Amino acid sequence: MGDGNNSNRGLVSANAANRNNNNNNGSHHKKPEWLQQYDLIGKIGEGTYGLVFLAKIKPPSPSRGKSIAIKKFKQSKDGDGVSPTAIREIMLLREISHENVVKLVNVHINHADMSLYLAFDYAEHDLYEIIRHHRDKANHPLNQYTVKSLLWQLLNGLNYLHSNWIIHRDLKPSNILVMGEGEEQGVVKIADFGLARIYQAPLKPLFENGVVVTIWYRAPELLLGAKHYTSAVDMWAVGCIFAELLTLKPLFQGQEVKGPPNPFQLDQLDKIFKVLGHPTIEKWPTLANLPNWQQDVQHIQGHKYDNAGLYNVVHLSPKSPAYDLLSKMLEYDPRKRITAAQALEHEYFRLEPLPGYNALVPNQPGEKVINYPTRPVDTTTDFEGTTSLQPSQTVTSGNAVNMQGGHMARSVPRAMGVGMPRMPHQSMAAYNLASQAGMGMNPGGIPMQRGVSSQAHQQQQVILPSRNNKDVTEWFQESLRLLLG
Ligand SMILES: Nc1ncnc2c1ncn2[C@@H]1O[C@H](COP(=O)(O)OP(=O)(O)OP(=O)(O)O)[C@@H](O)[C@H]1O
Repeated sequence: MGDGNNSNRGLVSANAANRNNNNNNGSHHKKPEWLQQYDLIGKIGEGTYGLVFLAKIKPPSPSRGKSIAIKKFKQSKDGDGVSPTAIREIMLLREISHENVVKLVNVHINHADMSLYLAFDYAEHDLYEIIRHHRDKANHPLNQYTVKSLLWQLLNGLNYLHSNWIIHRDLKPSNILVMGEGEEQGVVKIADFGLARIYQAPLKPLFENGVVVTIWYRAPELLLGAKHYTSAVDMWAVGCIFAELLTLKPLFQGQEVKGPPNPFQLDQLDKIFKVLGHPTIEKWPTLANLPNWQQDVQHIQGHKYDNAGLYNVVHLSPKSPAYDLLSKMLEYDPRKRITAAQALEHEYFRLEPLPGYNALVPNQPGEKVINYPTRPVDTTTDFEGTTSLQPSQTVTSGNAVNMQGGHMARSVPRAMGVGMPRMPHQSMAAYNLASQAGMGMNPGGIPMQRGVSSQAHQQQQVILPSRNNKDVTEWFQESLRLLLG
């Protein structure tokens, strides 16, 4: 399948070239040299750690015209250049290579201010936007094939991460990307490893890290004050996302307590207990050891909940394989919660419709093709975050939007292609086995550990001696200088 943006490339390049010339002639800073290899299109998003931009690779690179998402990291608070968060992310990402995990294609550093830019493969869609489109625009649910394929690929990427001792810790629909037109159309890519840590790294509870993550996908053990993460926290999030794919509504939509970061989110727990019932010591023996279970006897232990029944909320028969899998992901006791490897083997994935490679093709021949919207691009913001590009320009990429009085307007949605072959379940299982058996090396040639997640969730117990963040920053900056010249 061809790249639908081919016909627009010349125009995009010309526009971007004009823009660069204009900026260079004007009062703006000189663009860093590494940026010359890209046409910067504009800003596509903003997260906790910085801004995300859309760019295209320029000739003479063999990848010319390819879309890239460049994540610019904010400076750390003490202004000492590349932040520890970025360092962790980059070290991790450089070793990761899997078809369901977003690929880091380049690392750039601005020597002037030591700011860091990571260039990832660009994905046109994410589950947040896909769900929103079905709920607010299309007014119909995702088809069963799409739900199953998205879930299978998400679990496949997660199994790879967990097998390599990586816990994502912030899985949510906007972090689960789906490729648009091209060879990988409809393929899931797990993104945003800003919060991920290698298992052996020293652990800090969420509140000590000062990190605020969306609470809707947060596992109950974390809400009750658990000090250690396990890969089971990601499986809880996958359960919440599975339910959201089925109903188009977040499953547990708690109100976050404002103020300093606080792991104890009573309203979120309340939302969970209302659907799943109250957790009990019989079913979850280590519950009694959790700090917030002990401390908040009145609210947490005292309140009686009428179990609404998960199957009612997600409209599934309690006997269906889909319900069985979902309830195993939403098991209270993290030690009993299903692992990604076990979930991939679940009966749900062996029944028709079988999961496939392109999750976005229609379920049945003749079924309506869904035009998912492309990402809006703010062409007024450049890498400095504030500098105005040419506001009147019209970027006619499939990814960009026309500027209309400074507001963003979505480009015309493109049709999803049909007819991408679906991967038969046997080949997926075979692929999966090969991947679990540790075939292949990551790009850096570093053999990675595999095959641990078919057992129970790993506890983070090994605490290795470590440099402090400042040391790591200095060491890493030095390494980057040597690496990047
Ligand atoms: N590789 C990519 N391709 C296309 N869009 C991306 C890519 N990576 C991130 N995005 C999009 O950019 C936006 C910001 O992403 P980012 O990961 O920085 O923050 P977030 O996930 O929205 O929030 P937070 O960082 O607070 O968890 C999101 O809409 C995300 O879907």
